[in-house]
Amino acid sequence: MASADYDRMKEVKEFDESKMGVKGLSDSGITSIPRFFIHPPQTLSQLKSSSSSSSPGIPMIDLSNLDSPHHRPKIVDQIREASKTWGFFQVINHGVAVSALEETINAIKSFHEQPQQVKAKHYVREEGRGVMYASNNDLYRSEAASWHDSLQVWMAPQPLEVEQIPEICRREVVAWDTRAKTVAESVMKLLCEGLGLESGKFKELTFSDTRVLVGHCYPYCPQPDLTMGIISHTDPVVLTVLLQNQVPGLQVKHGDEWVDVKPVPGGLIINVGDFLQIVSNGEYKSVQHRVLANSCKEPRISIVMFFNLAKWKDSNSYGPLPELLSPEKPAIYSNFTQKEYNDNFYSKGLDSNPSSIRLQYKITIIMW
Ligand SMILES: O=C(O)CCC(=O)C(=O)O
Ligand SMILES: [Fe+2]
Repeated sequence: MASADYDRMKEVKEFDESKMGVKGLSDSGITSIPRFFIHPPQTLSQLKSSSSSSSPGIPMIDLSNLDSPHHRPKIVDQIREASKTWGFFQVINHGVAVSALEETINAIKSFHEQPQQVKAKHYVREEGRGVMYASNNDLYRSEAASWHDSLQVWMAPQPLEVEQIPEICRREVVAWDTRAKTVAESVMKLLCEGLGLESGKFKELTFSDTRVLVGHCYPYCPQPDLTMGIISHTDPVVLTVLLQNQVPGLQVKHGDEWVDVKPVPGGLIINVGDFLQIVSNGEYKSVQHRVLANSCKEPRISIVMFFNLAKWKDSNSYGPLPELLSPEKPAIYSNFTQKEYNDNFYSKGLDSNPSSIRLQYKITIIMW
């Protein structure tokens, strides 16, 4: 991309230092996007070949009557099948009121819709704890920038001072953390049961104890065929719970097709992360997904809650759970330490740390 008359890094830096975000660019009324947002032809050509219209979409699972001995085994089966074949599913009747979902979306939207100078106070690039608002977490590492801004809040396990959360969405962010955790923990129990494990196994392994909330905003993009909302990646966590507004854009890879995840009022999307794929010995799949640049005037808002284990006991290594292995089902992944996991995850340019593209990573740890 380097050429005599184009200093990409200078433009990227100017954009970053302006703290205006993609939302600021979009609101300024530009009709063409800055060059550093333009993705390489191989990415752009794949946008065109998507044929998602014929697919029924990701499975929809009704969680009502979860504790009834008649319903529960059916729900366990549905979740297991969905996690094996799609790695993604949508849940309804999950116990969170539609009004609470709307409040959460509206609060994140209000954050992103504040005047630039108000949001600029929160604009930092420091991942791993506290609060970070920035455009493109991997701005300095990726090949091309993508059309989104994000507010990241590391809820746990490090104690978070609630005052750090921007006031405009503070109450809703704190409430969403509790609600999403309740849903994730009940889904984790079902996922355990689907593997024939004790339903409390994942909780015991602290799989919901690290929680990162990411409030993405995908503003209107004047040239959606030249860029992405978020590039294709898998989530390097145990489980993800995703709440989206009614603006489409999320796509999931299913076989060779990119399938649209159509917004469903009241629905919550759940997806299997890399870590769960490994501990389940490949039974559950961590699947590639991406977001198209938004061509609607209304911003697309999504609130992602990543769940991961709390503490990696120092010398411990993780791998497929021994309970799941047998001579017929030997381990397809080798165990790895935290350093190996992190090195593989964070060594690549990535799209939205803590979610990122890490195909490399799977290749390194698979023991063929
Ligand atoms: O915005 C979305 O719908 C997806 C975001 C995502 O995949 C991520 O943050 O990992
Ligand atoms: Fe993701």
